[in-house]
Amino acid sequence: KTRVPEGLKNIPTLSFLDLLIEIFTKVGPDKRWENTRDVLEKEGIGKLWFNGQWTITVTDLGLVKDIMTKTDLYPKALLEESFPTSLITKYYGTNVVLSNGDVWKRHRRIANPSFRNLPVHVFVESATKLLNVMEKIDNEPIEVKSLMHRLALDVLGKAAFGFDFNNLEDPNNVYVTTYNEVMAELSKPLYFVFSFLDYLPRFEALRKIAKLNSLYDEIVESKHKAMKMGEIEKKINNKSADLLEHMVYACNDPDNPTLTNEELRHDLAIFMLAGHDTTANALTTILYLLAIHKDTQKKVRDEILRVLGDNLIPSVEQQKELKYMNMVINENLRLYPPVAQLPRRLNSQEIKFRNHVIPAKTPIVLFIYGIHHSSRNWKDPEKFIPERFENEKHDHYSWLGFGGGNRLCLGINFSLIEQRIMLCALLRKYEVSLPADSIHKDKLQIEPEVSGTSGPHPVPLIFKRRTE
Ligand code: HEM
Repeated sequence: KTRVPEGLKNIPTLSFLDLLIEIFTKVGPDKRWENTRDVLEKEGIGKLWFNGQWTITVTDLGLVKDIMTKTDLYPKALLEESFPTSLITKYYGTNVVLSNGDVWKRHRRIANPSFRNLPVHVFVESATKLLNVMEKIDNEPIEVKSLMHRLALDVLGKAAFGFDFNNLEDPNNVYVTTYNEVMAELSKPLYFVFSFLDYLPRFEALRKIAKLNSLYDEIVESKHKAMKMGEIEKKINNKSADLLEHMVYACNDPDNPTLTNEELRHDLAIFMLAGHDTTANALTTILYLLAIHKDTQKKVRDEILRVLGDNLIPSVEQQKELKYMNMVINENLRLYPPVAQLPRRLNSQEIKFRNHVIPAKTPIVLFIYGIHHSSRNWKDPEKFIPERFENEKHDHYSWLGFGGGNRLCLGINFSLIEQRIMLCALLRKYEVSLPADSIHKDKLQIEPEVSGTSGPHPVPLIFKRRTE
């Protein structure tokens, strides 16, 4: 299996040893970029032997566009095909993120309306709770990463399926601990590199997954009961329904294909990953950037005070007016994309790219971090310059914070509303700075997390209450 297919021979090789070291030393996508930049900036493509086969890493924007828009030619690699016996497959199954063709369309059609009708009150209540919790730890460095994860988990639990993890107030609650333990099991590097180890039984991990699954199952069941009692329809009419309630409601539409309870559970499991860890990491890195760029922090705050006046929470119209904040959000996602590389695609047919012939079913990885940090796509790519989103022209596919094409993130608005509301609440009340002895003093330290996502190491920041 190590023999290079003929058509890939001229594609430069990326070092497998570097990758192994990166995985086992748990360094972030910045190191991966450092190790591959020379090849990828020059060629836009590299080949890598990984997990028993030759895979392709792509940063060339022409090929990126093809991959994002021709989803039949570049379907996603499905978990049950790539890792049939893995715990990841058991936990996430087939869901809206990891499916193709008609199955994906069925999930997406059911999920779509729920993302157009977000229960915004949940974000507002959580912002108030966040401030209350912070009140008690005012003026000491606060570890923002865990705080933002607790916040985002509460928001997701309530907005997605009406469950209050209450993680902001109770960091050790039993469901949170189980969720975190399951995530820790799923991100063990050993099983990624040597997937045959997945054939060994992992009883403890399976027990934890079963516990979490039974919570999701109970929630799905309770929504079906509420549906029968007519409660969901009432909530939809008064715009307080959560995502799962919208989905269960859509499943009852005779014109819509339905999802089974197991499929709904798998969607909930993937929402927890796609919607909670990503936004939590984005909020953490943006607070870090504002802490080290005081001028930007002031500009964002001035804009908040100007646009919101006495309002604490921005309305939908006001959120559009927060133009500078929106540029800062984009620049943060460019510098520190929480999804640093997209889930793998497998080309359904042989592909010709320049003088290379990529055989059908070659795993293809789209390296978002590399695309965002390439000097071919961005001027001074390592610099934090929010204004570039106003002043600089850049290729549509050079910014992929939320992916692109047909498989564009469903939760964009969910995440953006959450980020804007939290930033308004925090910056109005606090001035944020980085402690002098921070490990991030010279550079934000990033680590890989589950399935291609990445985030910073813990980030303690000082929140000083504003006097004005
Ligand atoms: C900063 C926060 C977020 C980031 C950076 C992010 C990033 C992404 C990216 C890059 C993709 C494309 C994946 C691919 O093409 O393979 C994606 C897809 C998706 N995201 Fe997000 N996401 C965020 C927040 C959310 C939230 C809050 C939710 C839901 C609550 C969500 C749900 C989804 C779903 C369901 C998809 C799959 C769409 C499809 O394939 O049809 N995301 N996200």
